[in-house]
Parts: sequence; structure tokens; C-alpha cells
Amino acid sequence: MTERLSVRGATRVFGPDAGLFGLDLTVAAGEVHALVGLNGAGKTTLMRAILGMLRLTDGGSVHIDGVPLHRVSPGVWRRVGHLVDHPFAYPELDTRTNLTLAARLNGVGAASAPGTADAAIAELDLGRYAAVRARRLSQGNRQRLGLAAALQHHPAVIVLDEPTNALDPAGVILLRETLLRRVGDGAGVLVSSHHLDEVARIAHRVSVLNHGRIVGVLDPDTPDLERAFFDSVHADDEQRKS
Ligand SMILES: Nc1ncnc2c1ncn2[C@@H]1O[C@H](COP(=O)(O)OP(=O)(O)OP(=O)(O)O)[C@@H](O)[C@H]1O
Repeated sequence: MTERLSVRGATRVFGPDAGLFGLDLTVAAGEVHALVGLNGAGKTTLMRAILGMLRLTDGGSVHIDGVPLHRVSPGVWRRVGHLVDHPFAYPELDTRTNLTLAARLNGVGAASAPGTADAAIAELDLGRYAAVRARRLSQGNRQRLGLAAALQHHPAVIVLDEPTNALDPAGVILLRETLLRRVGDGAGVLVSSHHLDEVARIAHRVSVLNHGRIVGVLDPDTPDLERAFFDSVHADDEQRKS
């Protein structure tokens, strides 16, 4: 099985119970691995560490498509698509220009980039906003633009932090369909979410993060996923108290 992402012993301590504490996680090709956890559990910190935006300590490691993070070349980064923190967009440029630039940054050739951008505009239903400057877009459409920028070059490794934030129900469905198409092509997806119903629809595996540790792995088909999530969190909280 090809591992698109592998994290071993990831540690970065910000304070007692804040940060990451020896965390292991993998994402296989063709898999959506969802990360769920309460506010402050460490989801964004983990994603930032995976993307090299934050340094791990104490010998933890990240491999992207089998390559250790410190050896990941620009060519490998072009096989990664991510949306963590703010959506990519130059405020003064319109949607189509932003996407064309993002495609170029991700290694799409000059001749193909406009077509790649137009395909992403269609995929995330941004046609009405193609000529609108990013700064004039609504929050949800800016999020669609950021997702289009992250996914349009058909990355093999996809990392998305709470991607459904600000999306309307139609946007949620478009994102789900887009991710399932990428996964069908062999991509591996790591996605965090607070929406357990959406997670149940899309994920193959659900990891519960609590105070910087994976404290449970849930089957998305579990009948009451919300309850299973809280059971994992509360069991861990009790164990750490004792
Ligand atoms: N740069 C930093 N310096 C100090 N503490 C930090 C830093 N970044 C994150 N933290 C702390 O690490 C913990 C995990 O934060 P993180 O943003 O990863 O949580 P999260 O699971 O993404 O939360 P949310 O669901 O609210 O987005 C929090 O206690 C946070 O305050």
C-alpha cells in the first residue's frame, strides 16, 4: 500500500497538554483520513508540521510520498495541495488570474495553466466570480477559491484544515465530490473537521486527536459517531486525570 503521508513520533510542545506529543499517523493512496478533535486539540499544529510550516522537535519525522520532509524537493511539493490557515489569493487579482498563478506555482506549464484554472472554476462553481477580484468575494467564495487553488493541479497529497468552514451546503457537496474524484485517482487526503456528519460521508478512517495525542481511531460507519467521538475524548481526559 502506497503511503502518501507518514508521521512518526511527531512532537512539538507548547505547554502542558498543548502541542503534539509523539503522534503517529498515516494516509494511504486512495484514502480520506479525517482528523477530529475539540478546539485546541492540535489539528492545525499537526498540519502545519506536515507542511514544514512548523518544526518538530525530539526526532519526530514526516514523510511525504515516501520522501523525508527535509529532502522534499520543489518537484515533490508540486504533488501536494493544501489549505491551512488562510485561502491562497492576491486580493487585487480576480479569481481566474489567482488560479492561473496558483497553477503556475504548482508546476503547471504556461500554456496549460489557464485551462487548469477554468476547469477548477467549473469544478467549484466559481464561474460567476471568475472576473471578480478576490478582495470582493464573500468569505465562502474566497474559501472556494482557496480550495480550487489547492486542488486544481491534481495533487497526490492533500492536506485541508477545516475546509468546509464558510461553505454553503452546495459548496460542501462540490468539495466532497472533488475530493472523492482526487481520491479515485490515487490521492491521499488528510482533512480536519468539526462536522462529524460530513466526516462520516467522506472519510475512510477517523482519528480522534485530544491534547496533542491520537486517542482513538473510529470507523466512519459507526452508527453514533458523535457519541463515539466524545467517548474517546472523555476516556482520555479521565485517564490523564488519574
Ligand atoms: N505558535 C504557538 N505557540 C504557542 N502555542 C501554540 C502555538 N500554536 C498553537 N498553540 C497551542 O497549541 C494547541 C493546539 O492548537 P491548534 O491550533 O493546533 O488546535 P486545533 O485543534 O487546530 O484547534 P481548533 O479546532 O480550535 O482550530 C492550542 O493549545 C494552541 O493554543
